[in-house]
Amino acid sequence: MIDIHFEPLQAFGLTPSIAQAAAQLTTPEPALRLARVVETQRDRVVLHDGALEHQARISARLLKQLNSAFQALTIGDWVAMQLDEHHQAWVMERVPPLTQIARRAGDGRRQPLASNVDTALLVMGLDADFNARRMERYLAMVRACEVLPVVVLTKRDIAPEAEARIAEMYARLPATVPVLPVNALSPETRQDLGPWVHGATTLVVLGSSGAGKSTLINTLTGADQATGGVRSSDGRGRHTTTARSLHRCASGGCIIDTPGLRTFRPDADARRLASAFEDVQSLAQQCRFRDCSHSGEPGCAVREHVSADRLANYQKLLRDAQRSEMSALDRIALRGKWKAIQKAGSRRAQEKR
Ligand SMILES: Nc1nc2c(ncn2[C@@H]2O[C@H](COP(=O)(O)OP(=O)(O)OP(=O)(O)O)[C@@H](O)[C@H]2O)c(=O)[nH]1
Ligand SMILES: [Zn+2]
Repeated sequence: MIDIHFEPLQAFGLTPSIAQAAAQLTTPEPALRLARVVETQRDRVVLHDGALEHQARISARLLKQLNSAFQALTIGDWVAMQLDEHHQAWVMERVPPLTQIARRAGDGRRQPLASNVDTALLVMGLDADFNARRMERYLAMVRACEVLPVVVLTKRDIAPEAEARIAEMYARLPATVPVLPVNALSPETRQDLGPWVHGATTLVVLGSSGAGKSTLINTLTGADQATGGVRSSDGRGRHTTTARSLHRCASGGCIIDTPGLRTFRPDADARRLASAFEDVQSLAQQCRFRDCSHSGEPGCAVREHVSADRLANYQKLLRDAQRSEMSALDRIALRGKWKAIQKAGSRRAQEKR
């Protein structure tokens, strides 16, 4: 049986569906209480049980269980914790996450970024960071995780080409995706984001380094800008982006910070990613060939109607997803093949000389 203090935990994002999933945990352990992972460190996690914060260790049994499923405790996870006789907190069980945002690391391993999030703030600067194609890919991957995307374009106040870039983003993204150009330093931003930041919602901020993620979190949590670091309203101390952390927002809801992501290799299969490109999918049915790859076949409806840039981006996403699905051995074989081709190429070049 697990003890659930619903009301205080609501401020940390507890919803009825999570509470229900937690109540269904079958465990022989006594005296368990529900808590949320608000910070992850190398071999420890920080938990909040609604009243107090705990530096917790992970039980050997749970670690083994997670490792064998290629999983790891992630910021935003809900867990069942226990205090031992020395007042050391232990994570005994994990509630299976309802949603999880993850990416593929360079070596193909799955890297979870945040669990149990409702909304992802896709943060991009209107300065040199701006890249509409990259945003399109973030969007596809967030939607594949069944998380609601909100595009936040920062530095509206200082970027010289801000208005043209805002227009470009509006034109490029589907009308159903909210796009909010902001000055992340301004308190007005809190109102702009009001509809998504309230109650027991959990947000995650994603974006490259320097995009303004910490600045946005500062503004939403009402932290004192003058101190130079995020100080969350619940006194969770100075925040650094190297560790992932969860903060409470001034208007309710909580927000998870992630380190800067430049490349964001999606962790989703090709079919799910493709669903974010509805136009390509529906036009493909009008292509002359059923297996049209939209790369130059005659009678291709997709090439006729979708901009070349958007189509190239779609094809890049699919390639990335297929690469993620390959096993490590496949990748080594593929690398070997490329090396052989390159070698043959340079040999030919030498022979010519
Ligand atoms: N004028 C202005 N400055 C901004 C805005 N957003 C961010 N900045 C500035 O841009 C710089 C980088 O912002 P951060 O919030 O640290 O960026 P970050 O995304 O957290 O970066 P990492 O921690 O490296 O991942 C800081 O100096 C911010 O003050 C904005 O909307 N307007
Ligand atoms: Zn086609």
